[in-house]
Amino acid sequence: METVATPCPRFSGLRRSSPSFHNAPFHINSHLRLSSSRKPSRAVVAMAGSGKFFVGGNWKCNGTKDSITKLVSDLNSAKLESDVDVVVSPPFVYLDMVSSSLTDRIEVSAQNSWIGKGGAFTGEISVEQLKDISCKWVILGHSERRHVIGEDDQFIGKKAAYALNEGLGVIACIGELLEEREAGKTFDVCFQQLKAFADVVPSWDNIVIAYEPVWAIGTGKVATPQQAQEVHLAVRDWLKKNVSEEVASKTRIIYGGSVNGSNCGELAKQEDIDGFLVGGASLKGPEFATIVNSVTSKKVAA
Ligand SMILES: O=C[C@H](O)COP(=O)(O)O
Repeated sequence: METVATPCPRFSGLRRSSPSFHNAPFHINSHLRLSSSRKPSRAVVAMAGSGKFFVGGNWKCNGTKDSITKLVSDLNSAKLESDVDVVVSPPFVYLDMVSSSLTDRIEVSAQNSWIGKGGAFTGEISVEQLKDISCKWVILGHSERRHVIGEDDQFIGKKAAYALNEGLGVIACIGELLEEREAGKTFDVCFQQLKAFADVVPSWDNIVIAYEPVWAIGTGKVATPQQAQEVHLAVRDWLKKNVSEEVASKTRIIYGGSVNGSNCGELAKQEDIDGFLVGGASLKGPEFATIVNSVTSKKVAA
């Protein structure tokens, strides 16, 4: 397969490989690795995306007033590298408490939002309410919302469009199930989920894409750096072909799935991994700080 060296617009003078993923002969081997006749590019630049490293902590449905007070205190006293955007996403009931007790250094995100203006929608939380408590982000399309709650691409797309139009940043999650990976459908699934966002979002300025292979979430089975890089590069290539070169270059593509203080450094070195969305390990302040500070591995790799 032909591999073309193309300039990465925001890193003038630096070049990276950009193959055509749509025609790539990918297949799955027994280690869940996607293979192609083209090897993933080695890190030529520190970060293919031109944005800041981004680390989100998704606390999911965990915590009590006591444990969250302790976590916030640990985060407030943690030494965090300055060139990282850090966001934490507490359960709704603690969002306001966290937002008002957390240092300004860290922003807060909701774990979901309603598709439109609030009203008679029992159990839902509106974007307007999130903005009212200074929440800046929302996680949408998380696999637990897709596969446990049953949200589909169109519903998620509507939520993303509404949230972005109202000024929230969106952490847009995509990722394949184990059986989809084993069936060789990883790229098809990720691209379809991406397209559902791309079809409706007003702009990509406030979107961070989180690639989270479902088989790696909460399982302790992290994707290898090469597995993650392969999909991140494919996602960037899809953006380049289907949205624009500029969006492909500047959109942060972060990885989620059993990231912890031990594996974050190697993952962070990958060219197209621009940060992390962390579940379990984000519930421990010092470990989350280690993950945030893995940006230093990326700098060393450069
Ligand atoms: O949103 C975070 C992801 O679902 C990853 O969760 P995890 O780090 O517990 O595997």
